[in-house]
Amino acid sequence: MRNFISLKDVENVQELVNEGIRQKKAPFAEQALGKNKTIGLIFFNQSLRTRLSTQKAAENLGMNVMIMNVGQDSWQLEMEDGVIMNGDKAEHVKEAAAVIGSYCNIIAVRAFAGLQDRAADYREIVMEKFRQYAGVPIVNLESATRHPCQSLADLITIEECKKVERPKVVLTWLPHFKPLPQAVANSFCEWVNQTDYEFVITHPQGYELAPEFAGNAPIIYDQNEALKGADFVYGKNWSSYTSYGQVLTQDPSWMITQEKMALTNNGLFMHCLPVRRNLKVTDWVLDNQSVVIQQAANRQWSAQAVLKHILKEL
Ligand SMILES: NCCC[C@H](NC(=O)CCC(=O)O)C(=O)O
Ligand SMILES: NC(=O)OP(=O)(O)O
Repeated sequence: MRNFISLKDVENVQELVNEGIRQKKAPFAEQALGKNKTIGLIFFNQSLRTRLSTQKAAENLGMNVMIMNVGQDSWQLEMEDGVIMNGDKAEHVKEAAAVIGSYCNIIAVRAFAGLQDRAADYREIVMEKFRQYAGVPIVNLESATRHPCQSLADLITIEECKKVERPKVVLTWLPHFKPLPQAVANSFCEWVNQTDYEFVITHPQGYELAPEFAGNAPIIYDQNEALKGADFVYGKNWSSYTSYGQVLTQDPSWMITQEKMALTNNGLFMHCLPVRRNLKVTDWVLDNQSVVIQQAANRQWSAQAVLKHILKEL
């Protein structure tokens, strides 16, 4: 594997899931693979899990790790070509990516959607500029439209927890007062659509995801109906794709509660975290019927599977 920017970079999803499960059983088995190799973790946005789990995964594989928060530790970066750089951005990504690439064997980048300009966000400008100018493999740590490291950890978690061969997985929109990106939901759809799970999406009208991500998964606008018989309830808030970046409703009746989980097949609640308790999901659900900590723990093994595949081809 050269890059891990989207699912398109992955030859075999099931093999990557299996690799993650193997890494979990023997985390230090391949320390020689990353010896004298350096990864740069470049953050345009905040993080807890992604930052720590990717560092841990790289160190387990014997790599050296450098971390930089763009705009706080470094200069702010200009992404547009041909502009007169007389504003607050002192450095162009052309130089920055090439320079970081000269210090690193792999660069991993987090850059969320701006949620102002849909066409710009869905062109994945930051990932594409790094891919173009860095000269080394790029790993996506959550971009404008995708979060593949998260989706891989989610599939590992479902494989570990499923009680039936073909579980029913429901992606449900949750209420939030802030406009959040579609990346986690998009990516989850994209990855689950590669499996043979029964997959259903539920959200209020106006929250339809981009068709290239939702695929052929049925959309059920009645959340209670969608939750019936679910083995996994994957909760996430996202802002509208069609009315781009807008919060169209904060309807609290979409929060996941004990009563809603009672509609499921003793289902497990999943969320990528961070999660706001009693806004998106109640304390009871998180404390009694969720696998959010296991999911976050599996971020180590999803990152380790990805880095191993890239290191093997350096
Ligand atoms: N990486 C996991 C999710 C990151 C981000 N969530 C957030 O920004 C939540 C912030 C808040 O709740 O204030 C998102 O939805 O894409
Ligand atoms: N799930 C996830 O990516 O968490 P962080 O935003 O804390 O990295």
